[in-house]
Amino acid sequence: MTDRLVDARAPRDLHAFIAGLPKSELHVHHVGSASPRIVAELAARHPDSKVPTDPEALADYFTFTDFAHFIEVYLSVVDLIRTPEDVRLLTYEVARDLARQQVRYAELTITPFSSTRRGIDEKAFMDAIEDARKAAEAEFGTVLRWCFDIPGEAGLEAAEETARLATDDRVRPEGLVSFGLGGPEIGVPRPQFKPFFDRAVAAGLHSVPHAGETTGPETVWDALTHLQAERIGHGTSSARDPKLLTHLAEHRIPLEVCPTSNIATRAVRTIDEHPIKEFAKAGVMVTVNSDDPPMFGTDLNNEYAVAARLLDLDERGLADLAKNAVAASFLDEAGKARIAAEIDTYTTGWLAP
Ligand SMILES: O=C(O)c1cccc(C(=O)CC[C@H]2O[C@@H](n3cnc4c(=O)[nH]cnc43)[C@H](O)[C@@H]2O)c1
Ligand SMILES: [Zn+2]
Repeated sequence: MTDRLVDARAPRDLHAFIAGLPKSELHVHHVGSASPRIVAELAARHPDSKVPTDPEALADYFTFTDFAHFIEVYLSVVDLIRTPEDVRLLTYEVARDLARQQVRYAELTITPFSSTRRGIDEKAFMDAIEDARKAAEAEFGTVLRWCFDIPGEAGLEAAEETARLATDDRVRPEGLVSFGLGGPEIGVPRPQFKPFFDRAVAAGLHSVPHAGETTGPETVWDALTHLQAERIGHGTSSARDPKLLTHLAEHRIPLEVCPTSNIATRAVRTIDEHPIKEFAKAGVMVTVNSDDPPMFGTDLNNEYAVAARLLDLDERGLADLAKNAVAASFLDEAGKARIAAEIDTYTTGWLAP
């Protein structure tokens, strides 16, 4: 991880508390989680790639002029994933990085279309992520689940392929829990994806589209109205619509807030202008997430430190934030109760005299 966006302003004790706090990640992308170590290993396998491997050059490469530039760079890292063994390595190593931060549960957003269109066999792809998921749970104790997302800008062909891979019993992986929509929002209207979300929801998947990251609150309304959204990826622009905030609060629709990501892609100008406080004040259920951590020079611990400062949270407030993520997750009830109890035990122990 680079340190260019790291929030060092939380008190030292709070950083230590966050580091040990059992956490859950609800919004983190598979390829976007490739650390410099993983990128270097993949680039060594595929030396023709233009992605730099030296950490300093990589930090420069991961500095974005705008959201479109971010997607361009993101796709160059996607091009490093060429074989099922690359997929397995990436998934397993991402789980290792999550476990190091005491992440007990993560819903990893995967874009299978990007891999199948680049020639990776769909069955081998599913076997690779499932093999890594089982190994990660056994070896690191981190439970992984999948969200398959449509790369919206790639159009209806991508939507059809993603819906097929997510709903066909012969290929869909056991760990799949939800269906999403990512990529740029400008020029990619959400309602066109309704039939695909209808199919996914009918097949038992939860709906978690990105919305309101780079466009206005109308995109969030579209995600709720047309895509049956149960959580919103980002939802940043919701702050501009008081009726929408009331709706999100009343219907307990959580926002997957990713503060540092919004600064890195220039969706929000400065961290102090981030609307997370307005969400919390309006009673919206806030979860904090890292999105594409190495690309944005952050990790989940840092996002909790950022949230602690913006929301003025102490240890109990941070524990509540971690419990929000558990409650908003798609883990089974027994798993939720286990992590929530672990958060309570940890917090009580930390605060004991
Ligand atoms: O894979 C392709 O061939 C392809 C063709 C056209 C367009 C695309 C995409 O737009 C892929 C975008 C990809 O970006 C992922 N992502 C990661 N972080 C974010 C985020 O903060 N907001 C939105 N999308 C994000 C997402 O999972 C898409 O798969 C691909
Ligand atoms: Zn995202």
